[in-house]
Amino acid sequence: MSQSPVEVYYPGLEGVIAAETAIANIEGKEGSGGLEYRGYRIEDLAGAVSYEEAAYLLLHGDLPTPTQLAEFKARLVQSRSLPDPVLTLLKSLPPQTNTMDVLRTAVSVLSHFDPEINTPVTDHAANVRKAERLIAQMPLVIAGFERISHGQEVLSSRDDLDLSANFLYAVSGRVPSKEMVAAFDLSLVLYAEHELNASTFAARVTVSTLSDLHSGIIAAIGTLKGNLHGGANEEAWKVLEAVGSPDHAKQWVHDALARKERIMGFGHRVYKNGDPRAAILTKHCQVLAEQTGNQHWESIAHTIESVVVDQKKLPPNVDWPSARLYHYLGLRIETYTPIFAMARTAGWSAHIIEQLDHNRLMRPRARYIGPPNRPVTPLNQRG
Ligand SMILES: CC(=O)SCCNC(=O)CCNC(=O)[C@H](O)C(C)(C)COP(=O)(O)OP(=O)(O)OC[C@H]1O[C@@H](n2cnc3c(N)ncnc32)[C@H](O)[C@@H]1OP(=O)(O)O
Ligand SMILES: O=C([O-])CC(=O)C(=O)O
Repeated sequence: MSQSPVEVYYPGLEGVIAAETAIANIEGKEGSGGLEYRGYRIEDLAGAVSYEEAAYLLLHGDLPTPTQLAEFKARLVQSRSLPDPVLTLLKSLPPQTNTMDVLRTAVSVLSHFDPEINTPVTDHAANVRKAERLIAQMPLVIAGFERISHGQEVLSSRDDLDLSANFLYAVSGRVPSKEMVAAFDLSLVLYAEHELNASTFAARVTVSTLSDLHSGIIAAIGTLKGNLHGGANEEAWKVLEAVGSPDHAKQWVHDALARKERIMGFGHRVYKNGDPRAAILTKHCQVLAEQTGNQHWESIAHTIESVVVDQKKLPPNVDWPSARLYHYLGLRIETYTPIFAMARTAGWSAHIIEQLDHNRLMRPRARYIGPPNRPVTPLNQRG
């Protein structure tokens, strides 16, 4: 006999299958913990496709042909500008505002200016177009606020640059080297999608009420911000800085674990034997560290890694190498989680659209554990 959902409780929904999806698979062969985007292994996609190709794959279901890719890129370039009220907003926010909060508010404002905001929420083609516009605009919000909050002018986008190169240019004002673009672009491909992680789940719950794509993305941004999820890449960099030297790693990790603290950038709800994205990105960190004279951070990172594996049996997740990769690229810490968000917009949108295409309201149950049958005492007899 099957048990009713109220009788079976899975804290944190661990192991619960809450959706069917054709977007990503993180089971791997025989549950070995691989990652696939629409049937393509992440190891085969990494380095072979650009972020634009990965985003197209997630949103449209297949890898693009050269013509489809050129048209997709042209649409992204066409959407690469922010309405004046968004720029005014960025200029009016306190410079110390958390960039994830800025992004959340900016997406909310952007929704009011989307040309198709009043289309039915289940209009598949309009949702894809809205998603494409957000993929183009979110990097501009992050780069724009980054410059404004440091007293610099917002730069116009360069139409000759692809999304990754234009983002790095829009932050720094310098056209990045091919190597820098390749490393950054790879990180976006790896961050683009990850099945039913907490932020994607939040997005799917939101639109399952027949709410709109922008509302789903806003819910996802708020969910990604937390340190147990996307916020971990900023915290991971703080770990590296706090340790400061390979000689201190063993004691630092020992002390943190003794205080029952979590080592940010380690562990994963699903991958218990290692996150394949971390393995891919680590190799690129090593190369970029050599090119940029940052090898000391690599040796600190590797020592911490072996100590955490040794003391806690926890392998690193993708947020561990991405933190230092972004540091090597000269990016400031407050952009790390927003970069994750701008990359994940492709995956979030694909899930929102999939949810709306085959919708059923998400409404689980809770087991009541409070006191039963309490008499209501009249107000004048309480206290
Ligand atoms: C892209 C991403 O979002 S990947 C995840 C990014 N998040 C982080 O890196 C934050 C650090 N990691 C963690 O907090 C966890 O590993 C999570 C939340 C990601 C997944 O954890 P879960 O599998 O749900 O395990 P849960 O939170 O139940 O912890 C199980 C045990 O492992 C410990 N543990 C898990 N991760 C860590 C960690 N990074 N450092 C120290 N201890 C840890 C917990 O303290 C707990 O110990 P206990 O049983 O003695 O209380
Ligand atoms: O899947 C998860 O729980 C978290 C994660 O790795 C991601 O969102 O990339």
